Amino acid sequence: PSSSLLPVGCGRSGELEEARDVATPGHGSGARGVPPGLLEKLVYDALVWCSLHGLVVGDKSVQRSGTDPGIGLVHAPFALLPMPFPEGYWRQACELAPIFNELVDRVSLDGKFLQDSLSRTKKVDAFTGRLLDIHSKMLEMNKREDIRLGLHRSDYMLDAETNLLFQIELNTISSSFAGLSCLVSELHRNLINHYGKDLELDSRRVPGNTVVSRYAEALAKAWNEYNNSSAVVMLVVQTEERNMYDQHWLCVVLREMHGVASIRKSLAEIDAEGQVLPDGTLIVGGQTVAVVYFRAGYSPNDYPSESEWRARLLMEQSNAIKCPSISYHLVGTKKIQQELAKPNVLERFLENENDIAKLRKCFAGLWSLDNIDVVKSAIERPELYVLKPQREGGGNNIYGDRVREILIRLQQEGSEELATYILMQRIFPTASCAYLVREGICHQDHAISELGIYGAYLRNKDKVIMNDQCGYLMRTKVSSSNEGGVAAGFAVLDGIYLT
Ligand SMILES: N[C@H](CCC(=O)N[C@@H](CS)C(=O)NCCC(=O)O)C(=O)O
Ligand SMILES: [Mg+2]
Repeated sequence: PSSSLLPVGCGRSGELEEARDVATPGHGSGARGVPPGLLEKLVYDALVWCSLHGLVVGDKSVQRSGTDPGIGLVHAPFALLPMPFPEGYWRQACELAPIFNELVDRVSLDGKFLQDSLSRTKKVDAFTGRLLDIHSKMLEMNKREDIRLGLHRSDYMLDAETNLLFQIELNTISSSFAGLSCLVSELHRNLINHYGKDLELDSRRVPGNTVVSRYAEALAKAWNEYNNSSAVVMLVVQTEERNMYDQHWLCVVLREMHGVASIRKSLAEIDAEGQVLPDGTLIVGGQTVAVVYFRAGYSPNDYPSESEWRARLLMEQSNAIKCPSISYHLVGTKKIQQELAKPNVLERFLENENDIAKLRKCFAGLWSLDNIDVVKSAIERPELYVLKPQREGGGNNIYGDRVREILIRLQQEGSEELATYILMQRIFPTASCAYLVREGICHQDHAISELGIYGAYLRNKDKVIMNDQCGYLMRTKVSSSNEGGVAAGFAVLDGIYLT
């Protein structure tokens, strides 16, 4: 049998049919087929563990849970046991992180490539157009970002048909869950330490997850390069943020381990309280800002008025270290992902043939809608494609028949709107049985997973201070659901069990 788990007979969510023990390699009794008596104990202990260790989010049914800490906490949605994942692919994904980090930095320096690649999108996608306007202003000002900090997460799926690992996307802004993902790995190790014998699991197969401390280290090192001991790290946050504890974990580690203070401001507050001094220093609410760390600003919803755009421009014009800079932000768009997948494009940015080959190996099919053959094929077989607008934050991608409808409409209209989308080959990972725990209830489901590998890159002029793989995020969702996304409410936080 393949190293991935043989799916145990899974009841529909909410039903806990008598689980049959299925012996599988590396998993003894088949961790996914947990005997009911044991299951209740695992779920109970896991829920207690979450509550005691801050694996929590704001409860959307409690009004103040997104603004006032300590109010309306509920455990983050999680998978009860870690998803089996073949070690070879794990290593491959980890190896790619520093190469993608370097690629982002190189592409970010090619202002013409960014403007040209996104020029047609600009005409029909106002949000991307506003980002490009800010980028243009920086080019006109000949603005240089000597110190550059990238906190990225590259997301992958393991395609069952080809047994290849494919990149789904590269996030260069607001890569969430550095805090909570570490806690999920600890939860799984804790459960397996206590129940591993019954489950026939070995907690040493759960890789350590260090991303929260590595990300805090990267922020602290960037703060250090700015070299002003009274300056702070400023998080740009949404006014309502139910994922605030994931952010607070980072800030607490930053303060406790590195003695660096942080403040939280919305874009509107930065517009009201911010100014840039003649020497480029960014002052917000009387505080000098060394590093701007965006946990908002990636979606049109974050810019309800001109005030928020003024704030974005103000920060970009300053000498604060932006994470991400407007250039890094644009490199992470899906349109750029598609352009980089074209033949001979990577060679413009990287020299090492082996690195280029490693990147290409994980590129799924990516096309612009100019490619009429692919559009035709997507109209015939929409289930094999995903139609993606230039949007971040989850819940924006288009699947199935809607792909066909939109492509036919756009073709008939022959509108420029074609340029707001890219088409991507849809990846089908193997479904396996998982126990998904949401709001205290455990559901046994067929589920598929998406592996995110975090990367941190810090550079000051030609000195690369950090370029590492920092840890991982596993997100698992019921295989029937198209969209992923934990914040968007489809996926749960999971971990990995190396097989
Ligand atoms: N509320 C904001 C959420 C920020 C956000 O949506 N980030 C995107 C990349 S842009 C992301 O990482 N999505 C994967 C996590 C998921 O599945 O929800 C925050 O936490 O700061
Ligand atoms: Mg994303």
